[in-house]
Amino acid sequence: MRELPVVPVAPGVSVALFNMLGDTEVTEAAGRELARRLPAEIDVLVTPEVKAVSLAHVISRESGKPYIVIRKTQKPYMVDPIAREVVSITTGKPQLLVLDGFDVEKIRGRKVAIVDDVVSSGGTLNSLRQIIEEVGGEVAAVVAVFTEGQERPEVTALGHLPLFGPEAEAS
Ligand SMILES: Nc1ncnc2[nH]cnc12
Repeated sequence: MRELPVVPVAPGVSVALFNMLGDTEVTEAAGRELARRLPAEIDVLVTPEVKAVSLAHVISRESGKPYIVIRKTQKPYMVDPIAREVVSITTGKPQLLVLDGFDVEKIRGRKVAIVDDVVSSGGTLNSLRQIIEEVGGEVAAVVAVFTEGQERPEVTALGHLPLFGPEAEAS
């Protein structure tokens, strides 16, 4: 059991903050369950840094499928990186998603599962999808611990979180 604190992330919007980082028990339990639900046809997992990386690690270990991390900053050692801007609900600021060109061949022509902790506005998901499709991968599944706000039937999730309105901000 975990209590999720309700925290404001934007004017008039609060979220029940789910942070798996450092929570071995939740990461392991969620990863095992999502690995069980992963379609057999999936070749490779793709996850954005940073909160979902340990989750992708567990799903990878359980399923035997490799995972690729999409970074939030471009690194000097990256070869021909592919980048997209995204506005995240939790930061409210534009941020980058960057695929190292070194990883392109692991995605091209493959069936990809996107792994994330929470799928909320769908901004990160859309940008990840664009990057994966640009390099010739097919997004065949999206797995997350939670969906949030609107219903997302295309996402395999273990639960759903509400978004909170202005009345939650004062508490
Ligand atoms: N409730 C939430 N907890 C953690 N990260 C999030 N990103 C979007 N919604 C979130």
